[in-house]
Amino acid sequence: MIKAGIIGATGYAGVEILRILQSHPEVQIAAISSVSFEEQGIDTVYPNLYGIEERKLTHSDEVIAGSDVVFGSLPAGVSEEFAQKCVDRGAVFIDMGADFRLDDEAVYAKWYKQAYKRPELHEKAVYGLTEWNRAEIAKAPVIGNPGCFPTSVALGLWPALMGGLVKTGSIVIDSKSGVTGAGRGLTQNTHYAELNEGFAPYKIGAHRHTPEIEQTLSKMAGTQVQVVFTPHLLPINRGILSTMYLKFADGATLARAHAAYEDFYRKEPFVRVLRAGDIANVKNVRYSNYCDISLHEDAHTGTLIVVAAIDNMVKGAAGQAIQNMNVRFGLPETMGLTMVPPAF
Ligand SMILES: NC(=O)C1=CN([C@@H]2O[C@H](COP(=O)(O)OP(=O)(O)OC[C@H]3O[C@@H](n4cnc5c(N)ncnc54)[C@H](OP(=O)(O)O)[C@@H]3O)[C@@H](O)[C@H]2O)C=CC1
Ligand SMILES: CC(=O)N[C@@H](CCC(=O)OP(=O)(O)O)C(=O)O
Repeated sequence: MIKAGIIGATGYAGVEILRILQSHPEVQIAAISSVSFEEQGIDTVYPNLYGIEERKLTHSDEVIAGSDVVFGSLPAGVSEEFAQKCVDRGAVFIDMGADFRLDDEAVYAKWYKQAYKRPELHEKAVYGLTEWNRAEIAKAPVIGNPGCFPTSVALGLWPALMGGLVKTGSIVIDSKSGVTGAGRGLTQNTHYAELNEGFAPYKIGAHRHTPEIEQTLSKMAGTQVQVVFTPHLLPINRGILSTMYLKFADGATLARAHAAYEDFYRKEPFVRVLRAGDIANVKNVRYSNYCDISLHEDAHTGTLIVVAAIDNMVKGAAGQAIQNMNVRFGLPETMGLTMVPPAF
């Protein structure tokens, strides 16, 4: 059995890891921690866990001391210290936040307004988009789980960029996220009265997932890619839907793109390329680790339109982290992750 610990277990991503791991046959929860709720039972913070998982929240040092794998579900800027302690002990650290996602320290400093405190640690870290980086993830001591929006975008565009089906010069990404994406802390725009009945973009031209998206898409395309990325806040709990607009390369067609996507993802257990004509919908991936992708065109402008849907808390966070843990520990990749999305 693998002993797993969670630092920041009271956050949305942390408690979602705890929920999914309840039914993982090869994982035993070692310890979970919180600063604000130390010594309280997790079920007092999240009563859905009453009678199922009632362990006390403890200190992060206890989590690290007792775990083979530690999930850090923390705000940006605080993970390095915990990652270092894990590396020193020989435990694997999987970071849910953004501290190990970007290759270039200067880019991180610009977008996250802080510097790396332990730059040498970042040389040991790999990017945790599972489908893209399995071989590296399988041996890494530190894994930077991708952002939720970048997961939907990268999986949605990878075959088009690799297959030369599109021009890389004008990529427009329009994404919508459910409100759990903002975490448990209340901000003005996540207040019920502000959110309910509303729908608007935020951080237009300035969202910190932009450099992460460009970094991954550039590697996939083999050339520097820039994107226009606009996130929106949806008044639903879970789900991300990214609608992406790209100009077809000369000679490319929707039918060719569809065949290429089906072929590309044929062996991927968590990526579903929908039948021609069907449309990806957040409703069909809720509570599951699936990424649904549908392909469309605007024929009169020669535009390929890719729609990708994930559950931000599962494939966009906790599910992908557990998928990475499975890869890292040599377990079947789907173990503990075969949740079927409910119909309604
Ligand atoms: N929600 C989502 O859809 C996704 C989130 N993520 C990322 O996962 C991480 C966690 O997000 P989320 O769960 O939404 O956030 P929350 O705000 O819901 O939770 C944050 C957690 O971090 C803990 N924490 C805060 N500061 C510190 C500190 N200095 N030392 C130790 N623990 C601390 C809090 O503990 P305490 O109990 O003390 O308050 C809490 O458990 C973030 O980096 C986020 O960006 C990634 C992908 C998707
Ligand atoms: C709805 C909402 O607010 N979503 C968050 C994204 C959550 C996420 O994945 O962000 P990290 O990079 O911090 O992991 C946001 O836009 O900042």
